[in-house]
Amino acid sequence: MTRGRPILILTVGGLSRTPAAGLCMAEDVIVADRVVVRYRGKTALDELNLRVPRGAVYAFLGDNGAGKTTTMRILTGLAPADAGRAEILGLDCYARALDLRHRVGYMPERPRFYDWMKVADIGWFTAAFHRPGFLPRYREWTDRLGLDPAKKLKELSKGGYARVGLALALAPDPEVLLLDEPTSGLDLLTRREFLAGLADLAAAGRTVLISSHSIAELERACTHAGLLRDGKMILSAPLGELRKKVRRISLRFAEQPPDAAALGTVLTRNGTGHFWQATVQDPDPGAVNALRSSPGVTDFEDSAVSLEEVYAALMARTAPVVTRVAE
Ligand SMILES: Nc1ncnc2c1ncn2[C@@H]1O[C@H](COP(=O)(O)OP(=O)(O)OP(=O)(O)O)[C@@H](O)[C@H]1O
Repeated sequence: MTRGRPILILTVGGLSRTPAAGLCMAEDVIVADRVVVRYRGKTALDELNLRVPRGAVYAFLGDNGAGKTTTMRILTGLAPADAGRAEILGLDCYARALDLRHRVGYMPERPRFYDWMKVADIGWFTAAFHRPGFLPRYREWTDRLGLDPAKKLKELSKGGYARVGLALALAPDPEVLLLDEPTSGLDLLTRREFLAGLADLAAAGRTVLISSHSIAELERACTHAGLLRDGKMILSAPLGELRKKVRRISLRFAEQPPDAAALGTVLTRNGTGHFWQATVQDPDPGAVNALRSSPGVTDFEDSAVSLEEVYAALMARTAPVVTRVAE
């Protein structure tokens, strides 16, 4: 960075868009339907289903090797799926990749550019592959992101390099943004500003699919979340639904700890002494109320769980989970 801390406001200046509130939220802009990808016989995506409605900021979460980058590669049309259907804006991601290139911004996990170029050069070079308007928008973004146009790419910090990737992804003025770990090179404040700015992009009608390991930070910015494990979507839901779907039940008991089995799918269970708590997926309201009024039960609490806790609880489970919510 050469000009102090940049103000990272990702509002879409000068671009008139219908606000998300006026859009049909039911329309799925990104669709993966039973997508299979194998690398030399090893299954990376195992009948993956993904649906991202217009105007969503969809947190695409999964452990290392879960298949997030592979999904991004399929969605950007860089490779065909071995089976299944992948579409963005109703167009097949592989067959219509060239058409989609102008409508979909992509920021790879580890962007690689011609490092001998300057910040300004890479925009000019890339503009040749895009429609008119790319270059002025690229310049606008590099300016907003605090990048010095005269600086060589190889001299940039990791965060500076990530910003160039972001400016290139935003310069086509895309309707859809695919961001693969976009914040990994950014410092804490910039990361927070960046994630907060995603809401503005969504409000301007963009649809954002973002993978990140910074789950707690992403929770503040996203509207939907999907949890990927071993190439399968194990849970996908609007954030509000997710908060109702997975609950933490905690209580104190007088004698015997309660039997959790009736409550729903118990993801975690722990406690010490006479304190007991469990994380429960799809809790049965009747069973929860019965437990609340059981003899000897006090300090009963039924509370929402953070996205990070949902993630940890689901990922810790050894048995395969096959829940799919509101996809
Ligand atoms: N080019 C490749 N050749 C062979 N196997 C690959 C290739 N790319 C990915 N894989 C394998 O496919 C699986 C999914 O990898 P992928 O990179 O999509 O995961 P990821 O969720 O993006 O992981 P990370 O969070 O570490 O970036 C992994 O088992 C990985 O080793």
